[in-house]
Amino acid sequence: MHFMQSLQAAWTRNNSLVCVGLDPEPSKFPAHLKNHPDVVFEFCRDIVNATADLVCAFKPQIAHFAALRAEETLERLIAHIHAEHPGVPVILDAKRGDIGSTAQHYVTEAFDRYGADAVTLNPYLGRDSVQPFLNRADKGVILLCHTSNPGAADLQDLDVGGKPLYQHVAKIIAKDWNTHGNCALVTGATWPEQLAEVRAIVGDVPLLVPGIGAQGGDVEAVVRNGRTAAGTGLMISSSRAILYAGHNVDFATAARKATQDLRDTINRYR
Ligand SMILES: O=c1ccn([C@@H]2O[C@H](COP(=O)(O)O)[C@@H](O)[C@H]2O)c(=O)[nH]1
Repeated sequence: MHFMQSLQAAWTRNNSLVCVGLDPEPSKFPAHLKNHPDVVFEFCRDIVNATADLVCAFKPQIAHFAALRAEETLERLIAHIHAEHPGVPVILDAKRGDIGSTAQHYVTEAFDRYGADAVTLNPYLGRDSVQPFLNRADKGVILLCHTSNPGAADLQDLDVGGKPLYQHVAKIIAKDWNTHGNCALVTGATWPEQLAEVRAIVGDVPLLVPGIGAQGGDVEAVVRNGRTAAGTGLMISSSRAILYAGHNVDFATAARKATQDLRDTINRYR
């Protein structure tokens, strides 16, 4: 199914705008798992199984797997999500961006090797670097617009002809690059005013919003500033606050409760 259709269906089916980020950090795993040979898979699988009916998407961050030499684990994890929780889209958070000939290999990596439904990209190299991804009309192309980190302002807020750069990025992507309707934007929860400005520019284009939970973004401000008229349009992502909500054998139950609490808080403001 097309990424945008899967996302719409998951928003409705699970009544949820929550995206659970899968950022494994073995030093934070519960003690009883530590000597298991397939610990990264087991930990992420249990989180996925405990939360799949509460989310609109999962977002594995590729560096967390690559740093552990666990790319094959990431392949199996995404295959597991598709097999056991069909219809829940998987966003590969890879923030790729390169000249077109290399970008084509990143397309193959994200969609054919890993089987992701969408991928995050850096738009800084321009349209030709993104075109190979845009051509896969069934896949989501999620471009950095205004990121959640403090240094986002260094370049993304620079004045370009009377408007900050991120507003140009939002407009160009929504109006010019989104010919197949498969684009979305990353806008950090830690910048709620900018989130409202991006929403005003892009209409109903979906926004991936990291930065709540461990980074301290305000859920109410995110929902009020970022939702569409239909009360959707957001993938509000949380990783550490969900993955490491519990520290014992009941870590998956604790993750489920943290996800449910986040979903309920979000839904109060939709
Ligand atoms: O602007 C951005 C873009 C991506 N991220 C990623 O999201 C998660 C956030 O993790 P938390 O534990 O919920 O803080 C992480 O994978 C980042 O690489 C982001 O934070 N901000």
